[in-house]
Amino acid sequence: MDSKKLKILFISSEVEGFSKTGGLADVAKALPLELRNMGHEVVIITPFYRTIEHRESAQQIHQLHLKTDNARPDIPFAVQELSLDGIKVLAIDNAHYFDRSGLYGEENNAYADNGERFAFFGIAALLTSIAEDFSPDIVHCNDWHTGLVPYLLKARFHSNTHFTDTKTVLTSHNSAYQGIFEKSQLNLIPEVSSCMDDRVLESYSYINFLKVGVIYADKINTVSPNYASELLTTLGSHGMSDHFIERIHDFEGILNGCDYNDWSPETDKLIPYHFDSNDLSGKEKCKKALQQEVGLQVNDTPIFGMVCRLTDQKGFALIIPILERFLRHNVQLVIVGSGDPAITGHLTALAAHYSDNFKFINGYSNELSHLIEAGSDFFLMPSIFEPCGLNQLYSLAYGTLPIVRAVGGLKDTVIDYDQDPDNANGFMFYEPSANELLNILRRALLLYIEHPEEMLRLKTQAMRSHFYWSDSAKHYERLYHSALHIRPQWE
Ligand SMILES: Nc1ncnc2c1ncn2[C@@H]1O[C@H](COP(=O)(O)OP(=O)(O)O[C@H]2O[C@H](CO)[C@@H](O)[C@H](O)[C@H]2O)[C@@H](O)[C@H]1O
Repeated sequence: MDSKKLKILFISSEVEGFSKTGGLADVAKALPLELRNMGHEVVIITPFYRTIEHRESAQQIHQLHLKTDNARPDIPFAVQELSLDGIKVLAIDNAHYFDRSGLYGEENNAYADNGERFAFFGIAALLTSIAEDFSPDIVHCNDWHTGLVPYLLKARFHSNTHFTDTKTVLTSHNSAYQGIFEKSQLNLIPEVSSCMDDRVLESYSYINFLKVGVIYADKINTVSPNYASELLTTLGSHGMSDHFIERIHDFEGILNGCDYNDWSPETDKLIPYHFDSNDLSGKEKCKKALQQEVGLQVNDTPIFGMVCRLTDQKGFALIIPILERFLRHNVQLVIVGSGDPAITGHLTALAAHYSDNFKFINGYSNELSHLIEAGSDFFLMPSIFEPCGLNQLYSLAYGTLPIVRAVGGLKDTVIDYDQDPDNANGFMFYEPSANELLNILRRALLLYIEHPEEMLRLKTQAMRSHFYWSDSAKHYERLYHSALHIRPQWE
């Protein structure tokens, strides 16, 4: 048994508690904490965005710079130290790149220089590791933002003794976002562009950050086994299947977990009443609190909730066509989300028309997302694709039955009532069709109206399905060890 504790440099463009636009942030907090609890030494590197939380407590610990060509001045950056429950968080501080109102863009328009920004971030993260004298066993990269890092380690730092024994793991949380930019953006970061070769640059005028990561990382994973198998198909891979197939022996799916420190109805500080699977009376009170909070009538009407980034991925092309027919039933619906202006426009118009039973909150609210998870009867996630999905896991924890499409990680975590009533914890449909969605919403509604005792059994069962981060972290540990060709300690 090998009990080697690893030094892990975890690089992520979002970390819950500091910056967040979606599920990447949740993982970049929960996984490092779990790895640390297993005894590994973890350092997180992330950008020092203008909106980063706890900015005031940051300590500047390094002042570094990237070399450029002779024509332009070097690019300076500072490293700010923060802490995530005792884990060192090193935030890369360069005002030109990160002192902006958005993380990746404003008003749903991506910043034009995102390629340059995240090429800078990748190399700055590695230089920070050197300045910090933290010589990692594993550099764990996340999503396209860090896709160049595995290549940079091989091409730019191969003879640097700091990284002699370092291996890389790349986690793709969403392979639809690939980071495709004009190659010319890299020219502004000569420390990156000077070590690019033809295999990376190909013959096109664009560079695909995620693809570079998939080609050069020592091990690759995505966030559920089912999405991993989808990424090996033409239909489910967002055009990336050839590259995942090429790496099939180094590629796997590791299911995300649910961070029960933040998402437990027994202890959640953001909900007004607590409850557990033996006594759901607190959930009934949370439902009333939710209705009151969003301005719905306080009564026993079944309430459907949804919290997400407003993107096509989340299934709005299925929801919007049937929303009016659905809202004519005796139901209440709350959606909180922000993003695509076309989706925002549709939801705003429908919410104005059906103001009695549909509330759309256009924005981002952590507090409301917790109240929706706690107070809803059902949670809607009819995604077109879903690498893992976290909200269905949060829903299960709060006894809120997820209604999902059978894709990606949703299929790995939800058991449909019709298919397997004994073990069911939610509802699942298959075809990406609006009518299929309406059918399943009606099935859920029928159960609520006609079989309250079954509803209660299902809610209780949902609350007893657990997805522990400690289990996921053991899989990551095994992946790290396989990257290092070391036998995992628990075998
Ligand atoms: N308006 C809003 N207000 C408050 N909170 C909001 C919000 N919009 C989103 N959130 C929060 O952001 C997170 C979203 O996580 P998801 O995993 O469901 O989706 P996302 O597509 O962002 O993540 C990607 O990465 C994760 C992590 O690997 C994968 O699970 C997923 O499938 C993949 O698409 C949840 O914590 C949710 O509560």
